Amino acid sequence: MLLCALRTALIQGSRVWHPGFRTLRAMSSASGQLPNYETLLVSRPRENVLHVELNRPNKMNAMNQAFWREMVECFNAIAADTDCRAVVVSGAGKCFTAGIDLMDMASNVLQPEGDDAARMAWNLRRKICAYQESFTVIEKCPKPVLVAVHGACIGGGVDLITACDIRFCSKDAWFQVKEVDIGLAADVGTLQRLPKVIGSHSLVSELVYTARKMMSDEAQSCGLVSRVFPDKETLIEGALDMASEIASRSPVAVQGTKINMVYSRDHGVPEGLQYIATWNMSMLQTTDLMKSAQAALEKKSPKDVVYSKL
Ligand SMILES: CCC/C=C/C=C/C(=O)SCCNC(=O)CCNC(=O)[C@H](O)C(C)(C)COP(=O)(O)OP(=O)(O)OC[C@H]1O[C@@H](n2cnc3c(N)ncnc32)[C@H](O)[C@@H]1OP(=O)(O)O
Repeated sequence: MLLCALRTALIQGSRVWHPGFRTLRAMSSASGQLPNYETLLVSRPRENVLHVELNRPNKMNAMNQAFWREMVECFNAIAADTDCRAVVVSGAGKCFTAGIDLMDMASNVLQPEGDDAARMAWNLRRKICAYQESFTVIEKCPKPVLVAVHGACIGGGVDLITACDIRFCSKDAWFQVKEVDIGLAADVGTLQRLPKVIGSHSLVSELVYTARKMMSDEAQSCGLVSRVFPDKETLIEGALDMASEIASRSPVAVQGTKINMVYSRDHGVPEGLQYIATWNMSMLQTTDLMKSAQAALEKKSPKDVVYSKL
């Protein structure tokens, strides 16, 4: 009975299947000009998927001033790019990243400007907050971000990956919260996000107080990564496949899911439920819902549905 009513409603609502949607899809697959960066290489390897490579391979993708700035520019642009529905981040060359550029740090963070201690502290605080934004921007971006780690992922690298939604790695990957070894308390996300990612305060404490390396098998068993691939090539393919899967779903559903997942991680269950109720009082009115439900009734894959840009 209910199924019949739903079917009738869907047939009545079938005007949402306007042939114009085909045209929209053709427009959305026409990839526009991608921005050029000094430290990041952005490409569009699949429909609605962007690939962002950390691109200082000769310096082990160490994070210099340009990198910190460009991450914000890049992910703000991705957030606004209606042709992008999922993102893969990886590192060019031998490893994912060696973390903060130590040369750069010496000439920047370690030399705060200001006429006295208060002013120097104030300026340093502003700088640290700016560094934090370079990874928080990943979390603020409503498109799911997958990160594919090979080789070393050190210091700032762990801050970066914990701001991503899905983490894969290759067998040769290793992770190191190296900050204590260079005399600082990690301050751009690891201490806040890693405990929520792996859920064990004890294990996080081990890693952050001793800076010991965690290899890929342990990273998988503790939940830091959800898949391990034999090598970099299969890793990138696997990450792009997953990104394509995500990109084929309703962007209203996917982006709303990310925003609510991030909100609920940082709030209690009652607040999370209130938030999604308020969110969906608008978003349930999307035509994507009718289209997807109709496809499900007709036993079609969501991949057969054409969704408007978002
Ligand atoms: C407010 C601040 C917020 C952020 C805080 C972040 C903190 C951190 O990230 S702490 C972690 C800092 N990183 C390190 O301590 C790692 C240092 N690097 C290494 O241990 C090794 O380079 C590595 C294991 C990654 C690779 O070793 P490998 O033998 O394969 O290569 P290398 O010959 O050592 O390096 C090749 C060239 O890359 C340069 N390089 C490597 N890491 C860094 C770095 N972190 N900063 C600057 N440059 C780096 C290295 O000097 C070599 O350059 P060149 O001599 O010109 O060939």
